[in-house]
Amino acid sequence: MGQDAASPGDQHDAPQARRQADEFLRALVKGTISSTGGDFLRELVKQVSAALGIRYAFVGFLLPGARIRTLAFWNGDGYVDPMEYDLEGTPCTNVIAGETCHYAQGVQTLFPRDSELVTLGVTSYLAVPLKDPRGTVLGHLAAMDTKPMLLAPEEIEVFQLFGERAGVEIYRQVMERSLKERETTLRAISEGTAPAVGPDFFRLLVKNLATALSVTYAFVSEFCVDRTRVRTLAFWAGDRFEDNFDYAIAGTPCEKVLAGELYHCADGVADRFPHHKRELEELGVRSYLAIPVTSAGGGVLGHLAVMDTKRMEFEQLDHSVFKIFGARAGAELERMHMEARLRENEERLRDLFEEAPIAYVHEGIDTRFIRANKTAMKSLGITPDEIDGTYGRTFIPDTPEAQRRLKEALASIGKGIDTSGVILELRRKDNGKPLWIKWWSRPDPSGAYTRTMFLDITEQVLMEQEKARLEAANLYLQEEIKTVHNFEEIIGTSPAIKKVLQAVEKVAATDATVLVTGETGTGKELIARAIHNLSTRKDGVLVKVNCAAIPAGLIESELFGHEKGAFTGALARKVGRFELADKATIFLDEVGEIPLELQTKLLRVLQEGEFERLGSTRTLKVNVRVIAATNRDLEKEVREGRFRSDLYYRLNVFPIRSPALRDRVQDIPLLVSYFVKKFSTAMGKKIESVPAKAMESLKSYGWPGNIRELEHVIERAVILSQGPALELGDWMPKSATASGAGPPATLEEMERAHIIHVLIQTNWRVSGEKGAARILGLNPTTLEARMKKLGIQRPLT
Ligand SMILES: Nc1ncnc2c1ncn2[C@@H]1O[C@H](COP(=O)(O)OP(=O)(O)OP(=O)(O)O)[C@@H](O)[C@H]1O
Repeated sequence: MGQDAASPGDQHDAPQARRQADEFLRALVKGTISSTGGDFLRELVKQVSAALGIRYAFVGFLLPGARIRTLAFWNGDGYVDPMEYDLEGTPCTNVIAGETCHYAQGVQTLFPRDSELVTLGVTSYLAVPLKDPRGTVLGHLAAMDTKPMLLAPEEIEVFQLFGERAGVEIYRQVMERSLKERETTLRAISEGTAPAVGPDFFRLLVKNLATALSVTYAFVSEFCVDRTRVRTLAFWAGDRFEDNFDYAIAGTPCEKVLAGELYHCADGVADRFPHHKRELEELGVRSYLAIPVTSAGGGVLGHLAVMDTKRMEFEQLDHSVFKIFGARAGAELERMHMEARLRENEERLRDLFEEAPIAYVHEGIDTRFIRANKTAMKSLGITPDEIDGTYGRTFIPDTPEAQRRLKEALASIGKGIDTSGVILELRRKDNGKPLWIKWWSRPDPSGAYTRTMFLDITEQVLMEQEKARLEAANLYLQEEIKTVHNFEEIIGTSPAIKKVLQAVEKVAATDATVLVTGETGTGKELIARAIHNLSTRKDGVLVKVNCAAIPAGLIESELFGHEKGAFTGALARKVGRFELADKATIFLDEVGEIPLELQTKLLRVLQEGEFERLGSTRTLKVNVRVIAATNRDLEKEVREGRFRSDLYYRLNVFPIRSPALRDRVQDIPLLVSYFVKKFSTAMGKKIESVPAKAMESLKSYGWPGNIRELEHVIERAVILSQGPALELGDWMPKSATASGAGPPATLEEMERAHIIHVLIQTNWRVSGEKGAARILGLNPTTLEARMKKLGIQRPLT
């Protein structure tokens, strides 16, 4: 009980007081029973005035800033409009502090600063605080009179009772209003921010929050990486957005919030944070309220804050609104982070996909390309524009082997099997060049496409093929080495051979096809080798094919090679002679023997340098110089339809005729001594001379087998010779008549050949019944004279 300026204690008549109090109570109950809310308060003040017989009664409501607003005011005649006043200096101050105050009289003296008391002519005062259920003072119920107010304690108790009742009523009204306000605020903010995401959401959030809560500043922040700073996501400054900025949180009001607590400072915030006083004052900030913005897991991500240039009561800004929007901001921030991470991941994946050194392709089930990375495009020879509309299967060439592999591979995808490193042969799109890949493919879990990955192993395969080619070349050379070769020079000084040598020199440097014709054993191969050795290809192999020596059915595979399984008996891939001779020279001996059906293929190699292996459709390209040789009359062959004319003309670009030995008799001595030396050295014999007679018979012989025959004759002679002089032995009879390989050049030659032929038949007997002279119809002396003239001598045996 407050000060009682005039305690009625001594005159207290208890039964009388009780009665009066009962009456007072009854009057109040009766007067207010049917009213609630604002009406209740109005009725109450009226009834208080009437029942106590006093002039004034009112209900005051405590406002922020220690002010009171009257909610109902009775002045004895009627109600006064609501008004506000400062508590300070008034008798209400102590009531608001929680006490019941009764000043029976002299109240103006007690509260001299309260001029209103004077204006109203108030002498006495009675008031009780009005409290909410938690005991917080919401306002007061006061009674004032212009005369002393003598009341018994019982009457004051009744007054207090109604004070409690009024407190409940006010509390209910306050709650109702704040609920309504909260709802409006919530709706305003949530409606204002609903359609937005990302940075727009934060901008709308702070703007709407500031508007709904009637504060100047609102902002939302997130931690910078090191968590000692935050960066604003949106900052509303009363009438505009400020650019986002970051700041160190140490020593700021935000520090507490970012540690995870709600922080509220109703006033004087600048003084509490001396390090930031200036900035806060510059903004005119007096009050501050903020909550942490948290993730779903509870981690602090940043904060949501409002600041005002006036005092900001806690109740005014129902912090549950704040919490809701803090949570919403947290969710949005997390969503943004997630989105950023996803984007980053996607970018990283895309980069990985795009830049990976391994080729990646996504294909539809029908092999239509969906995506392909750079490596894939490079290997396949396609550009980014070509991805769409390209089908994977079109890269596979139409060879049985490649198609079989593809079929197997595709079947495995259909079954959902992860193919592991199938090797496929493809063709590049841009230049049709072969491409070998090691291929992995698996269906995407969605089943909509397959994810294919491949390694370009073309280089490896080409290297392996080259290795195989080189191995084959080696093998060939080893075989060649086994067969004795004449790498010797071409012996001869005759005009005929000189002509040949000139031609060889002339044509060697070019890549022209050369056709060497001539009888057997005239040195056609030697000419071919000479051309090769003088050419720029001399470091490569001269690959020889004797077309007459290979069964017709095998010539194709021998020349062009064959694929695995191309025909029965061919187990592995065979590298053909043309491949072996790539960048070098091929010598097609006895080219006239090539079957007609193969001549077309040969013509194509000559013209384009292209061919296919037997059993393959893949075109191989080679750079081969062709030297062909024949002892046949190819023109005749063409005429008789056994040789294609186009091939003949193509081969006959540069013909060289290898002269028959009998057409260069003057070379015989040179050749003889060359062979004598060669064989005697080889046999460890010392043969120093060739008797003139022997030489004469060699010179007079027709040499149907040409130099090869001469070589054999000399070899045999060297074997037979006992002493230092070459002994020819008995060689003529068998071959003297065999000079029909080509027509003798002169009559003299023919005469000599014929005489020798007959002499061999008569075993060199000239005269007599069985003598040669008789057969020839000549006188023996005439014959002897002719023989001497023609240099015919009986060979030594
Ligand atoms: N001018 C020459 N000088 C030295 N030796 C030669 C000469 N011409 C050919 N020979 C030798 O004669 C032999 C036969 O020569 P080659 O094999 O070149 O003849 P060819 O015309 O190719 O025979 P064919 O038509 O039977 O294949 C070889 O041992 C070769 O060394």
